[in-house]
Amino acid sequence: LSLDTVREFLTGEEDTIVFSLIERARYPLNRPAYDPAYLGFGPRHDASFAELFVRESEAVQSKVRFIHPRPAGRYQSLLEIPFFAYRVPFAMAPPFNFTSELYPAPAFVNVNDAIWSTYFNDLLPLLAKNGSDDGNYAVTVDTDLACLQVLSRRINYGRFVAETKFRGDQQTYTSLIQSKDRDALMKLLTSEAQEDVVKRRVQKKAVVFGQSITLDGPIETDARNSSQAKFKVDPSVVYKLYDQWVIPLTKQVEVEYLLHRLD
Ligand SMILES: C=C(O[C@@H]1C=C(C(=O)O)C=C[C@H]1O)C(=O)O
Repeated sequence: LSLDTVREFLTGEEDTIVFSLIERARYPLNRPAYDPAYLGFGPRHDASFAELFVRESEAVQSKVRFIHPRPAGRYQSLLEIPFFAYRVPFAMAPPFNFTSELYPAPAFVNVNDAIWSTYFNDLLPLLAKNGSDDGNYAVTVDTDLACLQVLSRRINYGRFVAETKFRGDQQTYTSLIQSKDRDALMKLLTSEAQEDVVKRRVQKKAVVFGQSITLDGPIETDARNSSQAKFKVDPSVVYKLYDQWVIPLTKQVEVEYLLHRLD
């Protein structure tokens, strides 16, 4: 682990995030998929179609270990943390590739609950075409699952970022951890210059990846043709996603991890 390899990983995740958002943006909002009342199994049934879909998908993805002699379930990897851990019996067992990269006590620190509510309440309304419903709920929610999984992986990777930064300056971090000084920890792990690079780069990726391609090349945004000229996902929404949610939540993971780094 070095700051360079950590940043390289986060840069790669940007591509997956932008492509996942582009996929979700192809579908209408399909609101009933997110409304627990839609399934209508009675008053005690309070899960939406989307929640059931994610829960069952995670259960299947964790089960690969049962059909292969070597453990290979999705959550054997420390990079992957399920949203519904209680449905994933082996998630918290020592993973296949449990290495010394993370300190054991805070190895499973995560903000999946916050990612879940932010995604559905804040991001999805900005992303999906409003007002229509094509009934294609499984296909639509499958693209939500892809967004949720990569956002979770990127944001909870803050554990690895924090471990790297801790090792880089053990003395200063140790004294701030001992005095439980959240604000000072937050300040120390923040690099505003780096955040600025990240935000401007993802916005640019949304511009480049979100163009329509023809045999003559990409159709560019063009004032003469403004009704047609648009990107598959709004670059300013991607900037905002990182500015308001992805980076702050990553740093929240970093602080939580550090607070338990000496346990
Ligand atoms: C990930 C890092 O740590 C912090 C979090 C960042 C992020 O989530 O992109 C960027 C800069 C830092 O404030 C880093 O320094 O690269």
